[in-house]
Amino acid sequence: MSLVELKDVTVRQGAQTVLQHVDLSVRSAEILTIVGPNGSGKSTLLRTIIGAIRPTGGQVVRKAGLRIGYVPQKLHIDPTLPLTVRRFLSLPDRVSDDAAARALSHAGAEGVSSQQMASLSGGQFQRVLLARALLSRPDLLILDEATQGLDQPGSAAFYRQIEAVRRDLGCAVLMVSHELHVVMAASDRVICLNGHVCCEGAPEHVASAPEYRALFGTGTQGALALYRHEHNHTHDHAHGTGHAQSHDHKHDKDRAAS
Ligand SMILES: Nc1ncnc2c1ncn2[C@@H]1O[C@H](COP(=O)(O)OP(=O)(O)OP(=O)(O)O)[C@@H](O)[C@H]1O
Repeated sequence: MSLVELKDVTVRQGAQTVLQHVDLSVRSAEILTIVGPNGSGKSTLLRTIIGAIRPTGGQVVRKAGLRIGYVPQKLHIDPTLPLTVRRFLSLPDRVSDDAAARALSHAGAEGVSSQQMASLSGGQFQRVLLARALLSRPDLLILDEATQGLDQPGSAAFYRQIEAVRRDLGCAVLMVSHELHVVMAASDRVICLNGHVCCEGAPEHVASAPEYRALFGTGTQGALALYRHEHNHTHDHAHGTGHAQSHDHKHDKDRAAS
């Protein structure tokens, strides 16, 4: 059974239609990655799933009693504020030493409990955010660009940790990343979003696409090629026009970047 299901979801923000007719489900224990260009609605989609945004149209169905853990893109903490990792994990709700230690261990951040938040490396900091998200024992872990600011080996190590979390705790993972080549190995499914679901499929389908090979060969340009991959339909780049898109979504189902 799906943990979360979006049925024909549309979200408007002011005059702009950010998401149109999005159908999506997150299955139990899967790792699902959302990729898409800047402004394609990835964060809006996550916020809609969490319940922070109410859709303008369509439905979001969450499994009864679903527990969601959220790892934000980044969190600014005043570097002059004395705050240990242990205290941070007890904000806003106090947790036991045992629960804090367990969460840090699952997140691969053992031994940092007494350190100041301001003294952590980027990778350690993200692991502490991950540990905090795990405190609620989530069925679904949601990460929004959680590796922003980490170098590639740091990102790869973080995603390996995410796989370990899924293996150890059995939670599903939904994440947004720009680093398709890094998250690929860790994902069961990839969805390309550009205001609507452009295409979706297993990562190996995406990996076999010429655009993906271009990604390895040409770095950022390759990544852009992937995000801007051609379809036999046109995108409504102005999302705010309110015009319905005329293409058929079905042709892209289960077919990766093409
Ligand atoms: N609260 C808001 N009010 C008005 N417009 C918004 C709001 N939130 C998002 N938008 C607009 O919706 C569009 C999609 O934003 P969103 O942050 O979801 O995209 P994204 O894919 O996560 O982008 P990025 O990759 O740059 O993080 C953007 O054009 C943004 O300006």
